[in-house]
Amino acid sequence: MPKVLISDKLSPAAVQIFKDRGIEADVKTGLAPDELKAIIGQYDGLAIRSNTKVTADILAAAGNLKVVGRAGIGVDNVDVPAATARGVVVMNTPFGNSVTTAEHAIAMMFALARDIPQANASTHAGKWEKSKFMGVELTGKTLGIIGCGNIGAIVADRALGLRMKVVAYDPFLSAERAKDLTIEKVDLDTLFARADFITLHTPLTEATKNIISADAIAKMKKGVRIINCARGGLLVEEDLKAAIESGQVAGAALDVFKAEPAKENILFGNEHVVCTPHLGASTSEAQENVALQVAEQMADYLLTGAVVNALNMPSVSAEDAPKLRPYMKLAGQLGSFAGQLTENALKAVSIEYVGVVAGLNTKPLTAIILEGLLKPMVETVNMVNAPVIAKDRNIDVSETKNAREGDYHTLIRVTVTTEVRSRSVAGTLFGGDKPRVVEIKGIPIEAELGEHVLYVTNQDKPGFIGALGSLLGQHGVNIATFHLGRAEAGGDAILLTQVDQPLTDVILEEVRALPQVVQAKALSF
Ligand SMILES: NC(=O)C1=CN([C@@H]2O[C@H](COP(=O)(O)OP(=O)(O)OC[C@H]3O[C@@H](n4cnc5c(N)ncnc54)[C@H](O)[C@@H]3O)[C@@H](O)[C@H]2O)C=CC1
Ligand SMILES: O=C(O)C(=O)COP(=O)(O)O
Repeated sequence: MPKVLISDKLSPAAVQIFKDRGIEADVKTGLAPDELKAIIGQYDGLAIRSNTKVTADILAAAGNLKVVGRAGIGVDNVDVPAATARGVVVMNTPFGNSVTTAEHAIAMMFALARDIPQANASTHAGKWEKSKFMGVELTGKTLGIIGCGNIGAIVADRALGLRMKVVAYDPFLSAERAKDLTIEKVDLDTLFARADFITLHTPLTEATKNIISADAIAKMKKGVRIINCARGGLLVEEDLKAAIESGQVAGAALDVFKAEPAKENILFGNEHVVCTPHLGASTSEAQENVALQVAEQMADYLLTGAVVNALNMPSVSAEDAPKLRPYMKLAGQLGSFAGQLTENALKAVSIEYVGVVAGLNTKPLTAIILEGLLKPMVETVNMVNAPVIAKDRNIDVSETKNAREGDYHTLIRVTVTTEVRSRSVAGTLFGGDKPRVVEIKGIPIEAELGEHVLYVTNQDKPGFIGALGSLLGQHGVNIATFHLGRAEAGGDAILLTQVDQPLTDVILEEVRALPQVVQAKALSF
C-alpha cells in the first residue's frame, strides 16, 4: 500500500481521499528540516503547501518518493530540478485557489485605497479619527497588472467591473488574449508610467525576482500604490520602504514576504503598509478545492500512473492512462531493446508514431522510450528525468507522427544513431494490448519479449536452428517462444527466442561459436 506524508496544513478532505483510494496518509505538520529528512524515506508521496521546503537535501533522503503534490500554485519552495534528477514528479493544482487569491488582491487594493486596516484599528481604540483617513476612489484609476495568467486575468476582470482601466505587462500574454480580456497589453515601463495601482501576479523566477526595485519605483507615478499577493522575492523590501518614506509610493499591501514565516520585517509597523500572513489562498472553498485535487492527482499517479498538472513530466489524463498503458509497455520494451543493443555513444534517437498511436498523447511514450534506452547507461534514469538526461548528453531526440496506417494498424519505430551506426526496432500491439516487436534493423519478425530473451543475428544458412536448439537443451534451457526473420533467403537473419532460464556467459559464448552466428546477446525486459 503506498504511503503519503502530509506535511503542511491541508483540509481533512485530503486524508479522506487517500484513505478511500487505499493509500495510507500520515499528517505531520510543522516538521523541522531534519525531522522531515529523518522520516521522508518511508513515503511514496509528499503533500505540501508553501511551508515545507523540499530541498535537494530532503530529496536525497527520499529514496521511495515518487511524487510531491503542492496543494496550491507556487512551487518555489520545491527544488524542481533536483526532484526531476531523482525522478520525482512535482505536481500542483493550478486553478484551485486562483479566484480566492485574485479576490484577496482586490481586497488588498480596497484596503489600501481606504486605509481600512488602519481605520479599523483606530476606531477600535476609540479614537474616531474621521479626518485622518482620507481615501482615494478606484473608479477611473489605472490598475497595472504584472503577470496576467490565471490570477492576473481574474483580477483584471474584477477591476474592470470596478470601472478601472487595466493595463498588463506579461511577455507571454497574446494580443488576442488581451483583447478577449478587454485590457491593454503594454511594456513594463509604460505600465510603471501609467498605473495608479500595481498588482503582482507572476511566479518567482530569475526573470521576475526583484522586478520592483528602486529603479522600477523611480519610473512609477508619484503616489502609486503597490499590491503583492504573489511572492515576496518579486519586490526589494528595502527599496519599497525608502520609497514609502520619500512619498514616491503612497502605500503597499503585502500578503507575501521575502522570508516566510515573516515574524519580523523592515516594513512592519509602517502606517502605509497593509500586511496579511500569506492568506491569498486561505478560504475554505479554495482549501477544499486544492486538498481534494492534490490528493486525487497524487492517488491517480501512485495507483494508475495518470499524470495531471505535473511541472516536470508530460500529462497523462485519467482517460488517456488506460489507452496509453499497453503502448507504455510497448514503448518501454522498444526503448529497452534499442538500449541493450547499443554499445557506443548515442548521438540521436528518432521516434516514429504511425497509425492509431499517432493520434494519442505521445509525450509520455517518448519519455518511456528514452528511459528504456538510457537505462543500461544511467541506472537512476526514469520517465521523469530521461528527457533531461538525454538533453544533457546532447542526444538529439526527434518525433514524427503519421496517422495513416501502414502495414500495421498502429506502430512505433525507434531509430538510434550512435557514432558508429543507425539501428531501428519497431513494434505494434496485437489484439489491442499485446506488445510485439515486428521489425529489427529493417528485417520483419514477430516476437514477444520477456524476462530472458536470446537475440542472435546470423547468416541464413541451414543447420543453425537445430544446432542452437540442441545447445540450449544441453544446458537445460527451455525454449518458450521462438521467432525468426530474415532480409532475404540466404541473407542477414535474426532470431529472438524467449527462454525459461537465465542465459549464462558460457551459453552465450557457445552460441557465438556456432558457425552462422554474427552476434548473440541476452536481453531482459
Ligand atoms: N498569495 C497566495 O497565497 C498565492 C500566491 N500565488 C502566486 O501567484 C502566482 C501566479 O499564479 P497564477 O496566476 O496561477 O500563475 P500563471 O502561471 O497562470 O500566471 C503567471 C503569469 O506570469 C507571467 N509571467 C512569467 N514571467 C513573467 C515575467 N518575467 N514578467 C511578467 N509576467 C511574467 C506568465 O506569462 C503568466 O501569464 C503564483 O506563481 C504564485 O506564486 C498563487 C496562489 C496563492
Ligand atoms: O498556491 C500558492 O502559490 C500559494 O502561495 C498559497 O500558499 P499556501 O498554500 O497558502 O501556503
